[in-house]
Order: sequence, then C-alpha cells, then structure tokens
Amino acid sequence: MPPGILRNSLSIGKVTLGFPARLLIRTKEGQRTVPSSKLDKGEPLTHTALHGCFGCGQHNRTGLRLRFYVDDTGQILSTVRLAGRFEGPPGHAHGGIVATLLDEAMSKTNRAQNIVAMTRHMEVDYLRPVPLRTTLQLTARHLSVEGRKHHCAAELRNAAGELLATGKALFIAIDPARFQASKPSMRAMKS
Ligand SMILES: CCCCCCCCCCCCCC(=O)SCCNC(=O)CCNC(=O)[C@H](O)C(C)(C)COP(=O)(O)OP(=O)(O)OC[C@H]1O[C@@H](n2cnc3c(N)ncnc32)[C@H](O)[C@@H]1OP(=O)(O)O
Repeated sequence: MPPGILRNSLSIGKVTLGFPARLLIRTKEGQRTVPSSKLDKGEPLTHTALHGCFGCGQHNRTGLRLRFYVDDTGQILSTVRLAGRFEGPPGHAHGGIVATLLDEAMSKTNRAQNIVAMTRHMEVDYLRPVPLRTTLQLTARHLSVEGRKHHCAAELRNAAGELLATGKALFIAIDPARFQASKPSMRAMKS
C-alpha cells in the first residue's frame, strides 16, 4: 500500500478500500467531518448545479456519475468502476476516459475550496493499462495557487494500490456569472 494515501479501510457499497478515518462532507447546512464508515450516507462533492456533467453529474445517464469526497487533509477521493462501453484497448479503458477521471478529480480540489475554475492545460502519464469492470481508486490534490492559476495533481490506482496513471493540470479561476452570461441560448444552439 502506498504510504500517505491508504490509511484506513472504508466500505462503499460492496467495495472496501483504504481511506482516512474521517472525511469532510458537504451538506446543505455546511460542512463537517464524519467517520469514513459513514461515507456512503454523506453527500458527495459535485460542481454546484452541474447535474449534466459527464464526469460527476448524477443526472447524466451516459456519464461516469463519479462521486467525490474530501478528507480532512483536503485530498479528493473517489472509487470508480468503469463499464465496458469505455473500452479502448481490449478489456481496458480508453485513454480519453482515463484523462477525464484525472481531470474531474483535480477539478474537485478547486470545488472543495469554492473556487470555480476550468482546465487550461493538462498532462497525463499512462503508466499501466487501466482495467474495466474493476474497482479503481482516484485521488487528487491541490498543489499551489498563483493569482487565478491553480496547479493540481491526480492519481489513479487499482484496488491493490498500484499506480496506473497520473495527471497534472493548470486550472484558471473564472467568474461563474460571466460564464453563465456567455452561454449560447438554447434557441441559438438549435439554429
Ligand atoms: C455555475 C456555472 C459556472 C460553471 C463553470 C464551470 C465549472 C468548472 C467545471 C469543471 C469541469 C471539469 C474540468 C473541465 O472539463 S473544464 C472544460 C475544459 N476546459 C475548457 O473548456 C477551458 C477552455 N478555455 C477557456 O475557457 C479559457 O482559456 C480559460 C477560462 C481557461 C482561461 O482564459 P482567460 O482568458 O480567462 O485566461 P488567460 O488566457 O489570460 O490565462 C490566465 C493565466 O494563465 C496563464 N496560462 C495560460 N495557459 C498556460 C499554460 N499552459 N501554462 C502556464 N500558464 C498558462 C496565462 O499566461 C495567464 O497568466 P497571467 O498572464 O494572468 O499571469
């Protein structure tokens, strides 16, 4: 097990993984830490109101519907089980999906600090093929900030803790109101 990441055991559904003993969760009333054994009862961290997001939108039926949590050190955690439709090499995930996992996890390091930011630059190291239909561990950390520039890193591991892929990215903080105002209207999109 890699030191610093797997510190305790946690069950999410039928899957047991190593995670910190207490995790930070966000609810409508605010945020609090809970024992990780109660994680599945907590509210996951998502982009506010972005229910259609391919990565974490719980309303996107064809998306990944990832559920993210924050531990008390600020690390972002998720477990992932990729369906067969995300295949690239036989039996393994498409590289674009692996990049999506890392990008999405890194974006949550900003979200956890109430920063709205978009990915500007990202790099991925594909270390091992990522198997489908098996439990994977996704973690991310916020590394540094300089003005609007947020540097983040993410790791994808198999259930045994072996490193499969890593990512680093630059996110730029944006003004969500300006982003909303610049969205094309539905009428414009249909024409
Ligand atoms: C509620 C509704 C809102 C929801 C919003 C979405 C939430 C998020 C959802 C997340 C979903 C998951 C994640 C996703 O999938 S996010 C989706 C994928 N990402 C995008 O679509 C982003 C598209 N790009 C943009 O919109 C713009 O480029 C943004 C907004 C990102 C920045 O354009 P803007 O014009 O504002 O900024 P700037 O060009 O002045 O650059 C700023 C600074 O950065 C420096 N720089 C640039 N490149 C590099 C580089 N490679 N290395 C080092 N530095 C670099 C640059 O020199 C400058 O520095 P400085 O001169 O200031 O010192």
